[in-house]
Amino acid sequence: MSETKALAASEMYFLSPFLPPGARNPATGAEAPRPVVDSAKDEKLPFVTLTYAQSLDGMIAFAPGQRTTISGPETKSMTHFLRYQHDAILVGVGTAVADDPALNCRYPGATINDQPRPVVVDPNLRFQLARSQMAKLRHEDKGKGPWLITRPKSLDSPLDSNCQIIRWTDPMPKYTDNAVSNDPIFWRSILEALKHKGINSVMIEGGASVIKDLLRLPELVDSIIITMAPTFIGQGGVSIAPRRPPKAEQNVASLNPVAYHKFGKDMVIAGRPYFPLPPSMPLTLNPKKTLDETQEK
Ligand SMILES: NC(=O)C1=CN([C@@H]2O[C@H](COP(=O)(O)OP(=O)(O)OC[C@H]3O[C@@H](n4cnc5c(N)ncnc54)[C@H](O)[C@@H]3O)[C@@H](O)[C@H]2O)C=CC1
Ligand SMILES: Nc1nc(O)c(N)c(N[C@@H]2O[C@H](COP(=O)(O)O)[C@@H](O)[C@H]2O)n1
Repeated sequence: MSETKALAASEMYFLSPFLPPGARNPATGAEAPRPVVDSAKDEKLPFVTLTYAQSLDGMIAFAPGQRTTISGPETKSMTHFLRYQHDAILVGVGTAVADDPALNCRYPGATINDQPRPVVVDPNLRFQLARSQMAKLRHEDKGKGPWLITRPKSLDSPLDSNCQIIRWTDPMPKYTDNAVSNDPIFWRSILEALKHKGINSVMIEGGASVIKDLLRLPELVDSIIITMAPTFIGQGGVSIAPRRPPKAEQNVASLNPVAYHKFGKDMVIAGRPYFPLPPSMPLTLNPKKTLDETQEK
């Protein structure tokens, strides 16, 4: 039996205002209706969907670094429908190491041509790509070769020919090559680099640190689709609550417009990010000069 089921028409209709341009019904090829008011889009950026599954107490995993099933089978089908609609799926290296995810599309009828590109933000090359599920699926033609976004660092072993490294060079490097650095890579630069490589839509699935960052960067996110599972994980779980600036008197972020739909026992909330705080300062210094790519065979 298939791991996922085709969505009902009502479920696709609910999601359609929050999908990237050109989204289609996988069964019929019909294009999803576009919202009346579309977002004014920076042409250098891909369409960005932030999506994750959380408990009622706002946790996305039972404990740090622990793969945790939160959502039910119906929302799993929704996740694979969303994967079908995007050119890439991005996660942080914390998720790649903890979950060893497949990050492919297992929607009924999806072929290799429908697969999104897996992308891992891995600045210090922690992820053991060669032994990963993603590499295995690529060899079986069930997924595309992943791309890693990293700082300059020599590779311990050569990469598979269908995998790529997108290198980030700090504008003002504090460290020598191969030193571990925990400084952030600018999100705008990451997204611009993906767009430059032909990625027009990216679904960002987590983990916690990635979600917390992006909830503070409204100008970069087009849609947020959250699965709420009817469960409480409790203290010690991994929270996605974003940092609030000191003395802030407003919420960090809201969704407006917003829509709700029940999938099995889960509730899905979908919306466009609406941020009452002024948008964060532009984070690009000169991305064209700071990101370059090399294909390693
Ligand atoms: N319930 C859900 O929907 C999901 C749950 N998870 C869970 O989340 C947990 C992992 O979360 P985290 O540990 O927070 O890891 P993460 O996946 O957010 O990765 C964080 C790491 O990625 C790198 N990184 C991310 N953004 C960066 C940037 N802008 N610049 C430089 N480096 C950057 C850094 O090395 C950072 O330490 C796991 O337990 C996983 O199972 C992950 C995805 C979805
Ligand atoms: N939708 C959803 N529900 C959950 O309960 C989850 N834990 C996640 N996690 C995300 O899905 C990735 C796993 O993907 P594969 O099934 O291995 O392709 C995981 O890494 C998280 O990004 N999502």
